[in-house]
Amino acid sequence: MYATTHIPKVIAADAAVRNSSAASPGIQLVDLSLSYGKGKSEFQVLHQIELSLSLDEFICILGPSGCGKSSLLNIMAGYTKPSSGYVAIDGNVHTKPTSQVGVVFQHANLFPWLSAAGNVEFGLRMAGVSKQKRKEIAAQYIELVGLEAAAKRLPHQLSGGMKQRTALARTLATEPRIVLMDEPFSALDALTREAMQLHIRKIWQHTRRCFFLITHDVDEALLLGRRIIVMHPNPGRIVQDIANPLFDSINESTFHDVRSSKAFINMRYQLLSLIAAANV
Ligand SMILES: Nc1ncnc2c1ncn2[C@@H]1O[C@H](COP(=O)(O)OP(=O)(O)OP(=O)(O)O)[C@@H](O)[C@H]1O
Repeated sequence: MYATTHIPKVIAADAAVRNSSAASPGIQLVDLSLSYGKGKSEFQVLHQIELSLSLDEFICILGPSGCGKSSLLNIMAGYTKPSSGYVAIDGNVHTKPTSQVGVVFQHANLFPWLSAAGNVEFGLRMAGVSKQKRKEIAAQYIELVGLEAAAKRLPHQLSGGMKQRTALARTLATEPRIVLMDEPFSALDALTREAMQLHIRKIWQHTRRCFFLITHDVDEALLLGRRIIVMHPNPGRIVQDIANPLFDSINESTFHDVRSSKAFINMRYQLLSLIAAANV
């Protein structure tokens, strides 16, 4: 992570990034703080968040409810302006939603009148991609998420997991540099959730984009994150940045064994203790 102490807040960010090592590839969150409200009702939600992400990172953000995870994601998506600090992608300050950043939410929010394939094509249509080309690209991403057989179905004919896979394909089809996911599996039943966790690992291995996933679930973070960030609240801040030692050993055939291994149970205990320390 590059030095930031001398960098003034939002206003000077553009110049600072142009002149700094942030011109290197990747995503930098620099001295990000966020407050909501004004005057007496003002409260700080995020405090001096510093993160440097590579473009092929799978990073999970863990933290208790209200610690500012979604607020952080909203800043990264360009939906919320930070009170200070900035986000840079490949050295360019990022302040509003762009095709470089894709977002997948807890609910798939598919267009009900479009088929799964039609939903995947939608972003491409908005980007002006020709009909022939967008059909080709949509077919590739439908295949990547394993939905070929359901491509023509309308959203109400899809299961919860299928809807989320469609939403993921729709986001990936526009080829964002970073894919932000806000508890994408939390509305799914346990079995579907597990299938989705395995699936998303494969998709990440295939696409090698930066996946930034918010979760409440320690097991999910351990199964998915190559890197796990733990946040504490009041105000929201990063208290741990861990390289997951189990990440490389997890695949479809080891998934269940790793989950019941001593190393996994120890890591889970450490992470739960860290999160619980937020309430002490
Ligand atoms: N638009 C807003 N205006 C005012 N306060 C907000 C707004 N959005 C979020 N907050 C407050 O900011 C704090 C952080 O909320 P945020 O949703 O970012 O946390 P979170 O860690 O994602 O929570 P959860 O895990 O429960 O989804 C909370 O106290 C919340 O009430």
